Amino acid sequence: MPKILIIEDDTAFSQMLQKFLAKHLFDVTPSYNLKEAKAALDQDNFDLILSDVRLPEGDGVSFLSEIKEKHPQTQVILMTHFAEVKTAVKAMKRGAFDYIAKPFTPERMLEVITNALASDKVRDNIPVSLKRNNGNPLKRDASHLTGTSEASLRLQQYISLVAPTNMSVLLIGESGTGKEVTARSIHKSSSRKGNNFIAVDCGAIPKELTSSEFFGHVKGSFTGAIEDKVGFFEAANGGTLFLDEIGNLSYESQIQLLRAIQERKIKRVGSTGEIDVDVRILAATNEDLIEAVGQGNFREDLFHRLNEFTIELPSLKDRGEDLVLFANFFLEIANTELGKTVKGFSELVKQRMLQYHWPGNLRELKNVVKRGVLFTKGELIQENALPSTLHASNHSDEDQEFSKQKFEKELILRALKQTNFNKSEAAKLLKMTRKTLYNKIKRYQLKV
Ligand SMILES: Nc1ncnc2c1ncn2[C@@H]1O[C@H](COP(=O)(O)OP(=O)(O)OP(=O)(O)O)[C@@H](O)[C@H]1O
Repeated sequence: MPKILIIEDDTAFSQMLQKFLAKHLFDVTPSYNLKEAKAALDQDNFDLILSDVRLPEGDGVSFLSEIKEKHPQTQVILMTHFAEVKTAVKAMKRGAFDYIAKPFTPERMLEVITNALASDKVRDNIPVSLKRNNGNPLKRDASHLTGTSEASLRLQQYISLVAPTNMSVLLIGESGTGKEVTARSIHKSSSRKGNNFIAVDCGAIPKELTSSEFFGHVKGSFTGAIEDKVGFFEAANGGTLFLDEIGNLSYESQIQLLRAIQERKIKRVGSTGEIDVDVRILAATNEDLIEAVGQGNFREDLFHRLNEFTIELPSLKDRGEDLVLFANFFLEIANTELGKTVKGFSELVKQRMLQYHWPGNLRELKNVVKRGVLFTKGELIQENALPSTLHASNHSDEDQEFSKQKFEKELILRALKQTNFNKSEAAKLLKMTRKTLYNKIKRYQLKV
């Protein structure tokens, strides 16, 4: 059982993490400050440390160098807040494996942890084809499987239909259904395939940096602009710009984006020169943008610009027989990445997988299979390598719903506290519309 040390001063959040990780077969030790963390590290060897960036007596980034020096084998993942992504990137340069921005979903957390735990096993087993990505197979483009269910065939039909055109496409679907993979597939089947595909997580760009990130800047145009910078539009020139979580763009950023798309020209921040850009826009969302338009949070004109064609991604439970296909596909990927030769799944595991409702869709399946491979010594993945959420005794939807709700409730409370109970800001942080947030506050009977 991999050992994880949590360093998090927020007791409620830490407890929630502990429970969640224990359910997913990790041996978890909590610590609530640096002193406790150091004591735990002196006593035990950990495979992974999950640390908050901001701690009362110092920051996780400085502590990181100390950890890495004494325990080079231990992987470190930093938990940051929305606005601290830059700090986290710095931390990665100092040896952190990855960072995860709060609020995060349980699935995202598992993905990052599984990748981190797998990474040292990966290092010696990198296939030559992946070496061009600085030897980091985890950052390679996901390979694509089509599936044979009716829903998958329809999806493929839409992709083939729209790919050769220049139309903007809005990809709508639950988290983990494959929106980004679909966007890449559209790009690869278009005449733009020889040029860049630039993927942007609109939720991760601080509001004040949006212009510079999208349009670039010239040296000296603002504090921090120490050299000329190419923005996403220029980088994607001739190719495709994929805007993920589009609903998270601020209203001002939406105006700037619309202007650039309509005029096909941009200006770098601090420059007066216009630059022509030829970019195809693909956008993705897992929220109801029409509702956001209705509430005045998303511009209608931009919505229509982005939505020249809509593709709705099916959730995994609607892809029927594809589940087995995808599971075998992910098994092969995991075997290659981890240098293992697991042959398949036990009958019981197959049954469990078919019964489960997969709220995290393909991402969750991929995680479960990869973790299964990681934990398996024999030929077949057995039930004890599955997270407890898939076990028979945990199978009632009520149970699932309950833990999901608890997690969500906690995330909402944190976001509200973080934004001083400003519901619009909290909704943005949570990547949901204000109305959805209000409904959830009511449903969970939160006193705010
Ligand atoms: N058709 C596919 N073939 C193989 N792997 C896939 C396919 N679709 C999705 N995946 C895998 O599932 C995971 C989730 O896919 P992706 O990131 O595209 O989903 P998403 O809908 O964009 O998620 P989010 O809404 O959370 O951003 C990825 O690891 C991806 O590699």
